[in-house]
Amino acid sequence: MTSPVVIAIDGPSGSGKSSVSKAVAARLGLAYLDTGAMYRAATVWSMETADLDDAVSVATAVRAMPLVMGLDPEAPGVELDGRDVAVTIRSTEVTTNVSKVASNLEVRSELKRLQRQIIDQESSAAQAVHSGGRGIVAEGRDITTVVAPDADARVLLTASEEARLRRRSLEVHGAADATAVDATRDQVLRRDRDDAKVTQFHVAADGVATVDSSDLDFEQTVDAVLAVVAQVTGREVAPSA
Ligand SMILES: Nc1ncnc2c1ncn2[C@@H]1O[C@H](COP(=O)(O)OP(=O)(O)O)[C@@H](O)[C@H]1O
Ligand SMILES: Nc1ccn([C@H]2C[C@H](O)[C@@H](COP(=O)(O)OP(=O)(O)O)O2)c(=O)n1
Repeated sequence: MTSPVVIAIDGPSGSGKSSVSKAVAARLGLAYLDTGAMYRAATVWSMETADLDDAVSVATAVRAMPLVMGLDPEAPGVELDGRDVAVTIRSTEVTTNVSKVASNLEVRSELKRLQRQIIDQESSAAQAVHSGGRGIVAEGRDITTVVAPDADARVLLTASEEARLRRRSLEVHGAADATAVDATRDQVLRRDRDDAKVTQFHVAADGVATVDSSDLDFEQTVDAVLAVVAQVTGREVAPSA
């Protein structure tokens, strides 16, 4: 059996991080960690139990947050206190507020600790809960640089603003006409601007491979990431049909 692998993927909103990372994890039989879902769950918990405008109250709430992350790429779950919040964390209200919680440095430090714990567990052949000791794909904004800078493969997934707005608009509104794209701007561009104050995800750090998906379809993007993984780790998978 090969040793466990850690794959780190970062990128801006709508670049395809979540969907592509899930597909890569499924193809390689790895666990999948959506760190953005953790910031979203922290936002739900803070909205319910703290004052969002009070940084100390938010940090205190997040340190006590009863969060359980599901790591199966085919069905990644998010639970708060035993409650399935997978749908709630994607609501417009949560998307609008998440950057405020994610810019709280004490929240970042606590979530980084939890993320490292999960990555360490899944990359330990003896302790892996989901992947049977094969490893993990973790994606977000600061995984390649802060959370797992020692990952075996590190990828920055980018796409043009236009492509990212079009994809998110299709996903949320089922259309990519001018009205739908305009309604998506705050959720993508304003949020990226706010997020960029605390994380660096527009330019690849040293040793991080860039995959630009602007002119690639979904399967081509998955194959491009798998090619990087194969190149740096020697793990080959058959190309998609
Ligand atoms: N290369 C691609 N071409 C077209 N659509 C894509 C591509 N990659 C992802 N998508 C779609 O774009 C949307 C946003 O992708 P998602 O994975 O949620 O991005 P992120 O996690 O970076 O915000 C989803 O509906 C996804 O299926
Ligand atoms: N490692 C991470 C992951 C996400 N975040 C923040 C930044 C984002 O606005 C939110 C939500 O992340 P998510 O990946 O769900 O965002 P997308 O809507 O997929 O672009 O969390 C972060 O600060 N650091």
